[in-house]
Amino acid sequence: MAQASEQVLTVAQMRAAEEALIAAGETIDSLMQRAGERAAEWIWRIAAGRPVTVLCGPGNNGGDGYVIAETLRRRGLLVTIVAPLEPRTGAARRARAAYGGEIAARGKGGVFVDCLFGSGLARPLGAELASMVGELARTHSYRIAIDLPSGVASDDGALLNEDIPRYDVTLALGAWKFAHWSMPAMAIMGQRRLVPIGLGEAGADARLLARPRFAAPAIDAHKYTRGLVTVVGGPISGASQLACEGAIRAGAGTVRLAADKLHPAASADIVLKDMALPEVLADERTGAVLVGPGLGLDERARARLRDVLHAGRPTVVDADALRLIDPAGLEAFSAPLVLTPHEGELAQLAKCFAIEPEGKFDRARTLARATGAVIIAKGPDTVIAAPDGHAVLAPSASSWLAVAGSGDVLAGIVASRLAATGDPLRAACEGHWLHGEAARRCGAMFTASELARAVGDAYAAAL
Ligand SMILES: NC(=O)C1=CN([C@@H]2O[C@H](COP(=O)(O)OP(=O)(O)OC[C@H]3O[C@@H](n4cnc5c(N)ncnc54)[C@H](OP(=O)(O)O)[C@@H]3O)[C@@H](O)[C@H]2O)[C@@H](O)CC1
Ligand SMILES: Nc1ncnc2c1ncn2[C@@H]1O[C@H](COP(=O)(O)OP(=O)(O)O)[C@@H](O)[C@H]1O
Ligand SMILES: [K+]
Repeated sequence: MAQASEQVLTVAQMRAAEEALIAAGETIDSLMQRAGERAAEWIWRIAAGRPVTVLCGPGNNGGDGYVIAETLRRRGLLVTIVAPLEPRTGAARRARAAYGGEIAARGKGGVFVDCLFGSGLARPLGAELASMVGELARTHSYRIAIDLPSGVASDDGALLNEDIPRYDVTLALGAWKFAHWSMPAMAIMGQRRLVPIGLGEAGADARLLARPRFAAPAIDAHKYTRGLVTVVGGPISGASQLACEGAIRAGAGTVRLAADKLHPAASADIVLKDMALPEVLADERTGAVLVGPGLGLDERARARLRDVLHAGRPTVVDADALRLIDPAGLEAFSAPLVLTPHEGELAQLAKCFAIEPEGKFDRARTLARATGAVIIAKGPDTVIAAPDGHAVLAPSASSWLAVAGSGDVLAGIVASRLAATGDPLRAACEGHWLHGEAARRCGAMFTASELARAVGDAYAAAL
């Protein structure tokens, strides 16, 4: 079960969680006090004596702002509140009444704390408010958003206004919201930190990716019990080579390449199987098959994909094969399945499988249901969605991953985890984590081959 700190909530789920706390004896005021004081603790450290300007809105996000301002003022900071709208909720009014400091028309520089709107934002900011936020952001040297930057839609991370400033830090109150881990909003939030307020498990079906725990092979392990991966090759042998290199370092004991020949740079660890594909796939020890990297889009590619689906082994479908797969091809397929589309492939799959929702999260989740596959919808805001509705938000560790071939490496890693575990959701999560950790270890400017070589160290780090 997900830890409460890993759950990602919609606004409706957040409200329900808040109501559960209230039913257990809390009040909105006590929650606001706690949220505000704990956020103020962060701001105190960040401000390091600089003046603080808090922009307060009409709702409870504004209420948090009054609590923050009063807490910092009592600790001796120079605090100014800018309040273009009067508080409208009871808790916000009471928080304002308890504030004993200055309310002014503009800030004094230093740290800007945005408490204009949080999860209750219902529409774009009017021009006056938007320009006030922009002006405060420009005239302060450090910018902190409380719960969410004003102008961000909590449930999907859309930016409702055009010129929302970039923040240095965003403090999520109580629980993560979807916007904290979705593009484009996450790109303007700076560092994100969770401020706990005592919210328990809220029955969320989305959570953040957690660090996996691997184990050394069992004492009686052999190369096949650790997992046998078959990578189905095609005309672009470099792509399947990269997938094999990822796979061999991600836990599987044996990696085979079903192709006519090896790539010239292939390592000796990759076992070439150059007989007919159905014959290779007939090996009962096969733990996972990867099809797609370097496959091509021609008739032969179609035939090889058909062979793979006909074999009915646990399968990862990536790259070219995502362009060839369709509902008819999956009709008789019942083994564990993982699809790894990037943005463009996801859009094409949505069309092919008549998936209506357009947002990345809903699209991935609906596609998972429709195909019975675990979907890894890739990108900086990767979403992993399972057919039962569970989803994992898995932001990529490094934008240096935007390099040709890094997806092939991921596909190989995921196939390796699928062969090792037999569980497609677990394989997707562990594989994505290994990929991100390998990227982190590579630092800046790496190639896909270098990424694949770092997977072993990433694996060792989670033993
Ligand atoms: N959940 C919890 O456990 C806890 C939550 N907490 C805090 O509460 C925050 C959510 O509070 P909230 O629901 O009051 O919403 P919030 O974002 O302050 O604004 C709503 C107000 O703004 C108005 N409004 C909206 N859009 C507008 C626009 N474009 N332009 C102008 N007005 C606009 C809207 O009015 P209306 O849409 O009705 O016209 C309404 O009056 C959450 O982010 C967190 O900070 C914590 O205190 C601790 C516990
Ligand atoms: N800007 C980015 N930030 C983080 N991760 C990224 C970024 N761009 C790409 N990635 C990751 O790198 C991989 C690229 O996969 P893909 O687009 O299939 O590449 P290719 O087909 O060239 O191998 C995915 O895992 C994706 O999530
Ligand atoms: K805010």
